[in-house]
Amino acid sequence: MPAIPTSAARIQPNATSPELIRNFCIIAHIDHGKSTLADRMLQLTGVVQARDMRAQYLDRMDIERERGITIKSQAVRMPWAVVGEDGIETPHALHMIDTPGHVDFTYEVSRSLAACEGAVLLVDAAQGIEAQTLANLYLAMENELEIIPVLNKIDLPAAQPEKYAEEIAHLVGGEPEDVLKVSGKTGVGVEALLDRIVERIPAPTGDAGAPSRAMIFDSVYDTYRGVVTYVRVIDGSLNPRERIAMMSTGATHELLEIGVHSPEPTITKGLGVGEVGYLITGVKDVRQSKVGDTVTNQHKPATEALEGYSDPKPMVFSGLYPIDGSDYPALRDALDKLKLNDAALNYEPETSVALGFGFRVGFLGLLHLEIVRERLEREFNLDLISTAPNVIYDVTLEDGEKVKVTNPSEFPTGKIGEVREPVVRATILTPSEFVGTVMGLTTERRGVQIGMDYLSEDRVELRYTLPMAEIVFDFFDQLKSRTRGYASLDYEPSGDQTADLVKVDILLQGDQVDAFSAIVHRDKAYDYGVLMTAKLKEIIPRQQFEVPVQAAIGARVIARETVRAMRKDVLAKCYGGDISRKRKLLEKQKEGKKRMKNIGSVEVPKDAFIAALSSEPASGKDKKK
Ligand SMILES: Nc1nc2c(ncn2[C@@H]2O[C@H](COP(=O)(O)OP(=O)(O)OP(=O)(O)O)[C@@H](O)[C@H]2O)c(=O)[nH]1
Repeated sequence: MPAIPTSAARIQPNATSPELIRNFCIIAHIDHGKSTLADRMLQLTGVVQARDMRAQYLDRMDIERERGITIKSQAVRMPWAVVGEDGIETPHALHMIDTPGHVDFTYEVSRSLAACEGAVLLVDAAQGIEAQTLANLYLAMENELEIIPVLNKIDLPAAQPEKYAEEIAHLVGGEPEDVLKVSGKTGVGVEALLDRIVERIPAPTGDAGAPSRAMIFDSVYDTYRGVVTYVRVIDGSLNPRERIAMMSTGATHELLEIGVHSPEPTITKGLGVGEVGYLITGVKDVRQSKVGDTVTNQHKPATEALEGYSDPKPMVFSGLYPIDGSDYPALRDALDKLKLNDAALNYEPETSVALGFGFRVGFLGLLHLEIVRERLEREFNLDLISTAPNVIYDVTLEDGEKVKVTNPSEFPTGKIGEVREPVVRATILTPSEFVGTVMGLTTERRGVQIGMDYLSEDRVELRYTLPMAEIVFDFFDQLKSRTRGYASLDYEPSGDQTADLVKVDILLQGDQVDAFSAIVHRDKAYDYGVLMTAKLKEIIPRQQFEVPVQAAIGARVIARETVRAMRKDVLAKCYGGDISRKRKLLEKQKEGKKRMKNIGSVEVPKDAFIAALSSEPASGKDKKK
């Protein structure tokens, strides 16, 4: 994260009156160009000078910039003056909240939406509507936002603005001519879009005289400034040096700094109704500044808190272990710090025979997992290993006892009555020529089709229920490669279902290696066993004795490989010579091997486990999205 000055550079005048404020976000399918458009807006409104401009200005995390994706939402204030019919310029303050586009981060999108009155629905003019365009649009509609449909990338030769304007108009209502056409890259049409935002998006409303209430929609830990809390003021105002209270916990703090990002932090004399800005209270723990909480004045508190957001639920679990065991406390501290920034991150300590001390961490999805891991490694200098990810299972034993399983090692060994697995409702948009391909893939992944609609004559929307375990891993990759990149996917959790699942254990010389146990569908257990044993056979160094590598369901072995014993060449120094001496040496070696076999378990260097876990897991399901 780049250094941010501890105190902001400029002081802005007091709160802007609500009629002159517009709060909006940009929603789009991934890669349709949100960040690029945001960059152009920053430039056109003059808050970032051309010479200071860098691509994806708002994406502060290195990972975001490298991968070209937005993870954390950012709120930024931009001035924009519109000229009325009378020729008079009226300056407005636009607050733009950038939102992430990846399905893992839908949760962050919905929080951002709740802080806005309107949304720019951005669609790539060469791609048309995609699965997340729909998902985000529905979220915006649920939040009753004013939608401004916009086609982006009209500079591309492959752009088909007329065709897609019709598709969008059909979807959001209105006429195709109403769909604005812009290029975030060249800047064409962006001024008209800023004007349209002022014209169409309603100004925020709230009671300026009421006790203050502000919604926390994000909370970020900054090494230099402590916790920076992003708020949207609903009623009243927040002012420097006043004492504030968090309504859910009752905790009180002094407001040390209050301001807006424009896009660098800029101190203001306060925040009034409808304004979006940041607060600094000196707290060091984001949990004291909880997203969804309401901030009020300690001495003149509001009586009713604003409706908060529900906590995000982790969907995918994985064990994270430091490669160097002595880094365990550092890993714990690093997770604590990341948690400050990432409400969706959950973790608790766990130990593994193979990997030592570590944490079982819950994530929103695989991309979230990768990003957290990468941040831990990069920002905190940790070398980590993660175990194969799994979802949560609800297991009911025959005696009625219920167990929640987030780790294969917790899978009960007793008589199991029922196992329930989480399912998702998936929406796949594909050109019609790939419908058969998509159906093939979803069938392999135990999907059940629940609907199919033609959006236009060559684009189809398919809806499925799919086990989450089948979708969170390489489903997206498969979908993309089998449809030559044309299909798009969005999904949301949709309850659970019973499933015939079993735990497959991996045994080395009869001893279970916990890090490799997996919960898989019974039909796929054999494949998992064969792949995993074959892989371990390659990785485990030869020992003085033979090592069986087995995959087993309970006591039943379903696959086996053998790591052959090292055969020390005891005859190396016996050139020619006496045959009986050679035989004697070989006999002696045989005795030695027998003894070794009897000694304890196999010595496997940790590196081998690490290699086995970090290369593509045997299920082949650990690919990136
Ligand atoms: N030709 C052209 N390319 C564009 C335009 N806008 C964006 N791009 C390109 O499209 C790609 C994706 O743009 P981003 O702005 O990173 O997309 P995004 O929607 O912010 O992506 P996420 O933050 O990951 O959701 C980049 O390679 C951009 O350079 C445009 O108007 N014209």
